[in-house]
Amino acid sequence: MPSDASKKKAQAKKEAAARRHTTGASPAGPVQRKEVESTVAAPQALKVLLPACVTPKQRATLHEAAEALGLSHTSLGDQDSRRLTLARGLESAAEVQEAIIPACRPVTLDQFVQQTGPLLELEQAAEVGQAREAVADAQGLQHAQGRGRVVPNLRCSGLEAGLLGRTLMSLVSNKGGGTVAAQPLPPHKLSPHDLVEVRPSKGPSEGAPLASGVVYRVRDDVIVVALDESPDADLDVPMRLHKLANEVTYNRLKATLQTLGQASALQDAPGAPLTDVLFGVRQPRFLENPRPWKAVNTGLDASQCAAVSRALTAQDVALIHGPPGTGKTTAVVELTLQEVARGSKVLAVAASNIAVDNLVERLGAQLPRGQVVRPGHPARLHPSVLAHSLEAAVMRADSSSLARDCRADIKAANARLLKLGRKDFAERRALRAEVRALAKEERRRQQHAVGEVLSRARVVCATLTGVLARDVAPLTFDLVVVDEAAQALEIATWAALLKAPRAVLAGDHLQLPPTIISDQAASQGLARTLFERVHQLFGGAVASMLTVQYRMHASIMAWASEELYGGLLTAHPSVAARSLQDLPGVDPAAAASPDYGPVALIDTAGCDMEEAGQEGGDSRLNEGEAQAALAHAARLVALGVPAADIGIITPYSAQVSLLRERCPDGLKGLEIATVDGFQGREKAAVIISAVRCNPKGEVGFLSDDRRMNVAVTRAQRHVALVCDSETLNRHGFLQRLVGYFEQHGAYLSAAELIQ
Ligand SMILES: Nc1ncnc2c1ncn2[C@@H]1O[C@H](COP(=O)(O)OP(=O)(O)OP(=O)(O)O)[C@@H](O)[C@H]1O
Repeated sequence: MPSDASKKKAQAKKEAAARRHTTGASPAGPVQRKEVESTVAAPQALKVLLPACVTPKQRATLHEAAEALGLSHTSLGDQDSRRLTLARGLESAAEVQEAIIPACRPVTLDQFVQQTGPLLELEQAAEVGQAREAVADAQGLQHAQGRGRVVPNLRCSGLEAGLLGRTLMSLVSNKGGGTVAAQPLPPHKLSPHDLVEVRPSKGPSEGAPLASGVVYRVRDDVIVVALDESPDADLDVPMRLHKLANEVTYNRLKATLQTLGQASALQDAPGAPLTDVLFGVRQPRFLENPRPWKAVNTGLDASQCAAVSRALTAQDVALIHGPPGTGKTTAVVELTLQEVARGSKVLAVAASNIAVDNLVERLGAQLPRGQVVRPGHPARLHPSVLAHSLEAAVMRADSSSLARDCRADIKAANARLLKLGRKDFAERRALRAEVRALAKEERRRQQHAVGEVLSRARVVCATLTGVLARDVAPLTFDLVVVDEAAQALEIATWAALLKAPRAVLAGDHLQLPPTIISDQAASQGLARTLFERVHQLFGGAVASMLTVQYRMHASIMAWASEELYGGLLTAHPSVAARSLQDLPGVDPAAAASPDYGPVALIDTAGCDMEEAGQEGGDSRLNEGEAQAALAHAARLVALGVPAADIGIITPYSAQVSLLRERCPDGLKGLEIATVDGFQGREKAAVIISAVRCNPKGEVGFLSDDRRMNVAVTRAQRHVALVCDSETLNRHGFLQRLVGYFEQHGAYLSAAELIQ
């Protein structure tokens, strides 16, 4: 007989799955006021007949709204006879309609525009506030260092030319006055593509910096910055790096909001018809007689083929819902190739530069040179895709060689100018005029080359806000494909969507949404993505779910599948039984121990490993747990697993810093990151450090199931959860997670590891 506890668990699981999994629901449309109104019965004991198209998530919203109003609410029946019965304290049916129905009515375009403006302002203010902290005073500077926005005590270890003519500056730790080689950098939150300023360590935080540019590469011991201009100041001094707020992005988002809010501006946008569908005014349409197609990638699985087929027939919008490792990008690439073969011009976008480069790399391998073009600052591009960059393509173009002729003439004219005496007024004036005319002609020819390259391209790949850059802004497309759509602000997604009448969004709303700095903006809806909203609005009517995953051992996958994806995932046979034992160099006999099986729980309960608050910051850390996580990593390395194949991930940035500080030389190559920073990545072995351990059972943002979903599903062969089971067991979702690890893997006490 199942125990009460396990019955409760099973029930809770079912409810969670029903709340989250809507893909299998019958084709759902927006809940329309008329449909619901007409079925409202008598007051006092109201029965609302819900249309079959109402998704489980929408039903959950109705229940939440009723709860908030203090009404009792029961739902009975199923499919098209599902009734919501509301009782107690009702004055009239009209009151119920007014109170309840808006909760499930789709947001309108006007509402979206009105709500988003202030939220963007809040977010920008929060980011600028963080950047300003650094310039306020010494304490502010220290706080900014604590937040990782300022990296102190660096020195320039080299300047080199690269990246299509830019200067690359390498900055390393100046600890010990530069006498010690390869020191790890202090903890920071700088990553490639951030805008930065280089300042002398002792100088003010305002006024002209030594240099400014874009972070090009970040390693444990070096940050490389692509400078805007070659520095003329003395670089032989200790320096610090400041991360700047990126105003350009906000301006672009605001411009998009303005277009969406002005009927006259919107009507000129090719994507205008999409607004009706995506704000629930019109149902999405699909071609009834799809054209046959032959996959370029013959290894696509059935769910990928179905998703591509559906997207090819979408006349407005389709979603590709790709749980971890299910080949979302593989499907996006196939769809793009099919569309190009049909003559479409495609805009392929993603929220992050890394994801865009991934698309460029895969599409570039399939399409002839020049057909895939990637605009954007070369420092933001992966070296492997530089050949597809707009700058490189422009340099190859014919009009560019004409522009280069102008440049040579300008140089020659300038040289003549220098040789002229002071008194040769007339000749000097004439030469200056010649230089101006030549510069104008050079710009015209360069613009022409840019236009030529972009009009010849069949696929333009850019970041969401990159599509508003000067060169790309005037272009229009037949289709926009958005990868990582569940990690993008809705307004950023619209920047791209307005450029074509059809859109396909690929993502997974059950993994982490975009990072929002302002808690207020996040809680008021800025973190809600278009992907999630459309999934909720139309469910299976527009969404195709990919169901075969190619990353994890079946036991690692099974928890996420049951907990979040309605049990629909299967592990491809090539990965279903992958284990550490199969890795070259690993001792198979030792690795046969259950400690190194697909899942393991390392429990700190009873080990006196309480969490602590970060000094000068608001993050959390746990010394004992860090020690246990590193000890387990050392055991894996001793087994023969290369350190580079192991990742320790944790929700808290202070724990990341602590782990990096404590990481011994023997674990060089081991990656330590936040869960959020590791989304999209994978490792053979992953160790999760949960950090929270307190008598009150507070779990903070561990309770976000999407974060734990990302954490667990990064692992291919082995995942170890290091946590205090007592703290986590106070929270239903985390209790089920701990229970799963306990039931399906080895159980170790942290004390065993750090004796
Ligand atoms: N049909 C397939 N057959 C074999 N391998 C596949 C197939 N589809 C995807 N893969 C492999 O699965 C891995 C993940 O694919 P891809 O990068 O397309 O997934 P994703 O869903 O975008 O990933 P993520 O979960 O990181 O967002 C890749 O190594 C890819 O080669």
